[in-house]
Amino acid sequence: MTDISELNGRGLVLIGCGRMGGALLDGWLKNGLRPGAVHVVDPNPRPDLSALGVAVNGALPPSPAVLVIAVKPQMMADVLPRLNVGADTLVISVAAGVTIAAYEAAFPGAAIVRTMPNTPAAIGQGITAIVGNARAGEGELALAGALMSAVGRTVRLQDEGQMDAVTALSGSGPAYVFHLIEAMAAAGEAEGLSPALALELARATVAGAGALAVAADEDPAKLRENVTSPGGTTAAGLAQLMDPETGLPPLMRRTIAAAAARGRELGK
Ligand SMILES: NC(=O)C1=CN([C@@H]2O[C@H](COP(=O)(O)OP(=O)(O)OC[C@H]3O[C@@H](n4cnc5c(N)ncnc54)[C@H](O)[C@@H]3O)[C@@H](O)[C@H]2O)C=CC1
Ligand SMILES: O=C(O)[C@@H]1CCC=N1
Repeated sequence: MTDISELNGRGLVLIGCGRMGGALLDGWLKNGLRPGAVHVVDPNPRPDLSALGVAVNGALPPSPAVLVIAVKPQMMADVLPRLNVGADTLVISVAAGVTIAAYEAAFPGAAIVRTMPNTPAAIGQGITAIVGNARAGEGELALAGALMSAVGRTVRLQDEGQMDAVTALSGSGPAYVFHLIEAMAAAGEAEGLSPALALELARATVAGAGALAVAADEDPAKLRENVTSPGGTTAAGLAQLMDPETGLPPLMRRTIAAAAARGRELGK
């Protein structure tokens, strides 16, 4: 099954409808999931859910087709023991760190798919990595892929061991890029631009460069070279940014290593 409208019969339960769960829900509803087929559990539900026709904090179907878990990893010990699934309910997690083994302990015998989306999902431009347990066959992985494709691209992992690195790169990555925008704008201000102009230039530059990186045939290194005139301004700037001791590569290495290490800690 790869059409999410086929879930309309047995339904989908979403545990946690915050930033990530909410973005997923919006994507599913846009892609053919009937609001009446969705049951949300959240102590602080988004105010628009009932008006959308989604069931909120009501009785749950005993055997939904899919149970999606989108609460904070720190909530799992409290949340998982309260949940029941049917023999053929597919359990999908978006949580950082929490391992397939932890879900297998909570839901013995269930097909589990662990995923890592990111917040551009809110505009259908996310990327989600997907890995399943032994019980998750091609059908379950395809269904999980269809659900996550509602908010962007998907990639499959062969090895759950890659998930902390993925989380550190693409899960957390939007925050690094937003901070790049902040840092570029602050530097522009320091060079005399108004805050509004500096932010407008920084935001449009990151958005345009990102779009070009996706659309162009050339790889990012070539695109960088295309901007860099010998002896020009970009070369002067890149000499700072590409410094092997103090530049972006060692900083990004530390950034992603720290995020991956935190993912491993959350999984303990
Ligand atoms: N925000 C992000 O960029 C990403 C988040 N994730 C993962 O998504 C999960 C959720 O993160 P966010 O959406 O950012 O957090 P959030 O705080 O926006 O949403 C969590 C939601 O869970 C609800 N909640 C709290 N206790 C609950 C309970 N006992 N039962 C049901 N719902 C409960 C909260 O009211 C809230 O609406 C986390 O596990 C995180 O690792 C994954 C990828 C990216
Ligand atoms: O910061 C976090 O733990 C979550 C996982 C990836 C993005 N946000």
